[in-house]
Amino acid sequence: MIAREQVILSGHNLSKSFSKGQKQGTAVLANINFDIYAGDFVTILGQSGGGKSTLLKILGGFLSPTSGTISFHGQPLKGIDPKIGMVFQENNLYPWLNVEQNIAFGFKIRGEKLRSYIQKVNAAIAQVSLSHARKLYPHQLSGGMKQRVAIARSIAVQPDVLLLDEPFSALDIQLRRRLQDFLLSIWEQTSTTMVLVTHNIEEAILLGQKLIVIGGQPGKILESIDISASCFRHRYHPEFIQLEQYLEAAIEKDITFREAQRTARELKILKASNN
Ligand SMILES: Nc1ncnc2c1ncn2[C@@H]1O[C@H](COP(=O)(O)OP(=O)(O)OP(=O)(O)O)[C@@H](O)[C@H]1O
Repeated sequence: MIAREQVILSGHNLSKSFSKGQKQGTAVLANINFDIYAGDFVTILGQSGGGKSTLLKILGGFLSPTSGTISFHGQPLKGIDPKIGMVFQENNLYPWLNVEQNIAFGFKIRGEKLRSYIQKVNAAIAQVSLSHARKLYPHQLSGGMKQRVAIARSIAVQPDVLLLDEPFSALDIQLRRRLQDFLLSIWEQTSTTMVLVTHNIEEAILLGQKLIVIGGQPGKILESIDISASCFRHRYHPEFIQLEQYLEAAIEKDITFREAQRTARELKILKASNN
């Protein structure tokens, strides 16, 4: 396992609200604090709509927090940084480019010469085991192959941190498991810091060394768990199963809490309109 050296990415008192026209919108995230160490594999777990993607977009510099700061290598993050890569749920490949052109795209738009990046592109294609498919276009690839190309495109530029937003959620269970193993092998080979968002409890425990659970409304960190070495990557280990059950209960409690909150708000609306 990669040694933990230094904090690479951290969030301090992050909050996010989306404004609705002139009005202040509903708060999606509040008071989020965390440190991610270089080489870590962190998973962020939470219910659908709980603010996970919003948090990941803030970490990637795609969205600004309403308050709070992100530090990257100890400096405030002020927007998109080429050293932070992102893989989205939909692979976002360019349909008119083949596999190797898609992977080379980032270098090309930066005006780099082919000879300066071709080795990195070839290495990324080999890492995702797609050498045989390098001339194929996205419509000729399976769902799993497309996600591998999206991951290759992100790792080719050798980011320090790779953010992954539910990258396997559209895939069937067998393929999802194969790609989970494949992502772990890339993490082991490259020592890239990985932050993966998922609402799948098993995936969160299986991939993460550290697991952050987001819940509540607005979303806060409910739990920050170090996965113990004994059940690390062992799907059928009793500790793994216990943790899975614990997290199911915690998330279920969060859903119940949020439903109760919603009902309370609705009652208030009814009361207000009755007056
Ligand atoms: N650009 C936006 N403008 C307004 N509201 C937004 C915007 N992006 C997200 N939201 C709202 O923020 C909340 C959290 O959304 P987010 O996508 O972060 O949740 P999530 O936990 O990633 O959900 P899922 O697992 O379903 O993708 C939702 O209520 C969503 O409607």
